[in-house]
Amino acid sequence: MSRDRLSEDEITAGLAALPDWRREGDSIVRTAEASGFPAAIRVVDAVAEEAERLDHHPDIDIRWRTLRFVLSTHSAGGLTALDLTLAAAVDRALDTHG
Ligand SMILES: C[C@H](O)[C@H](O)[C@H]1CNC2=NC(N)=NC(=O)C2=N1
Repeated sequence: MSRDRLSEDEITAGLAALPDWRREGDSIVRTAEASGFPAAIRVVDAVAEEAERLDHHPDIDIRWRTLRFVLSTHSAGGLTALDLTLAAAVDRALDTHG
C-alpha cells in the first residue's frame, strides 16, 4: 500500500467513512472507552497484530479503560492510505473486544 501523502480531498473522503475519527493536524485521532482495563488491553493486542501485518503502527495512550489512538505515517510526515486502513482495523478491534 502506498506511503504517499494523501491530498486534502482524499483525507476528507477517507474520513467520511470513519465517523469516529477526527483530524488533528497531520494525524487522525479516535478516543474510545472499553468495558474495562482487560478489554482495553485486548483491543490493543488485536490492533498490535494488525499493525504488525501492515508494518504500520499507531501511537496509543491507555488510561484505565480509555484508549486514544493517534495515526499518522511518520516517514511521510502526514496521512497516507495506511492510516485509513489502520483506522478501520482499530474500529473492528473496538467492536470485537471493546
Ligand atoms: C521499517 C518500517 O517499515 C518503518 O519503520 C515503519 C514502521 N511503522 C510505521 N508506523 C507509522 N505509523 N509510521 C511509519 O512511518 C512507520 N514506519
